[in-house]
This record gives sequence, C-alpha cells and structure tokens, in this order.
Amino acid sequence: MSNVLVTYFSASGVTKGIAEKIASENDYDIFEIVPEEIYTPEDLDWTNKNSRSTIEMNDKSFRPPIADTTDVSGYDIVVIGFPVWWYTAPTIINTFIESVDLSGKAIKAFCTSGGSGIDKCVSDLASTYPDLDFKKGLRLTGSESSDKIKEWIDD
Ligand SMILES: Cc1cc2nc3c(=O)[nH]c(=O)nc-3n(C[C@H](O)[C@H](O)[C@H](O)COP(=O)(O)O)c2cc1C
Repeated sequence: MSNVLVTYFSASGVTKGIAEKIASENDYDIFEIVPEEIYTPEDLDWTNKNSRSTIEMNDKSFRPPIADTTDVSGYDIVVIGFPVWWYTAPTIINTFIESVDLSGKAIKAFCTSGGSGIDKCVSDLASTYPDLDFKKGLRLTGSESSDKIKEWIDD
C-alpha cells in the first residue's frame, strides 16, 4: 500500500471541498497550501486586468509566498489539487512544489475549473520541473465516484 498525501490550494472553496472528500474517504493525510496573503474576491476578478490574480498570472516567474509548507518525505504519492487559472495551475502551486522535495514521488495533479481541462496544467508543470514525475492528471467536478478517484490515485 502506498502512502498518499493530498495537498491543495483553493481560493473560493471548490477544490477544498473535493480535496477534503478524497482525503477523508480514503483516510489520507491532507495539507492545505495557504497563501501568506489570502485572495479576496477582488483579487480573483479575472475580468480586471489589474486584479492581483491577473497581474500574478501574467508573470509566470512570480511565486506568491505561502504561509507554511509541509514534510512530504514519508509519502510515495503526492496529490496536488488546484483551480485552473488562465488555463494552467496558479503560480502558488509552483511556490509549493519548490518548497518541498518531490523527487522520486508520483505526483498526481487534479484541478477544478469552469471547463478547462487538466492536461495543459500538467504539461506546463512537467516542462517547468522535468526531473519530477507528474502522472496523468484529472479534472474533477465533485460528482465523480469515489472509486474512479481511487483508481486514478492507485494507477
Ligand atoms: C483568476 C481566475 C482565473 C480562472 N481561469 C480559468 C480558466 O482559465 N479556465 C477555467 O475553466 N476556469 C477558470 N477559472 C475558474 C476556476 O478554475 C473555478 O471556478 C475553480 O473551480 C475555483 O476553485 P476554488 O474554489 O477551489 O478556488 C478561473 C478563476 C479565477 C479566479
């Protein structure tokens, strides 16, 4: 049996609900990636080119500071959940990835979104971190069966 850690970032609660469900149903440990400065609804306004999220996502080298990190050394599989922002993972996911040692671990990314898929998110992360082992990702809406999610994690 593999040791699984579920990590996630969630700005408005959707990803959080799904991550908590995955962790509680399977008895996995869970870690929330919390920004040092919480995103306000104004920060998340993607229709405003001057909002915090728009400005941040226009500079893919920016790393939004996180309040805390965690020890991933005891896990074989690290799940990373996030909302899609501008067709990819929010850069706070990069902050987290760079704060831990994920080498040798199977990384399983899942996203929630308004419709955008996970594949570009995973390929963007894989090209930024070519030495890490990103497995096939999954876009979740909350209506998927627990079995389907478990199968994806165990695959
Ligand atoms: C700044 C920003 C950019 C977004 N960009 C996309 C996008 O490119 N494609 C998409 O389908 N949804 C996009 N969304 C919608 C979110 O991915 C979706 O609402 C997600 O489920 C929110 O998750 P959360 O509540 O865990 O933060 C965006 C939302 C925000 C705030």
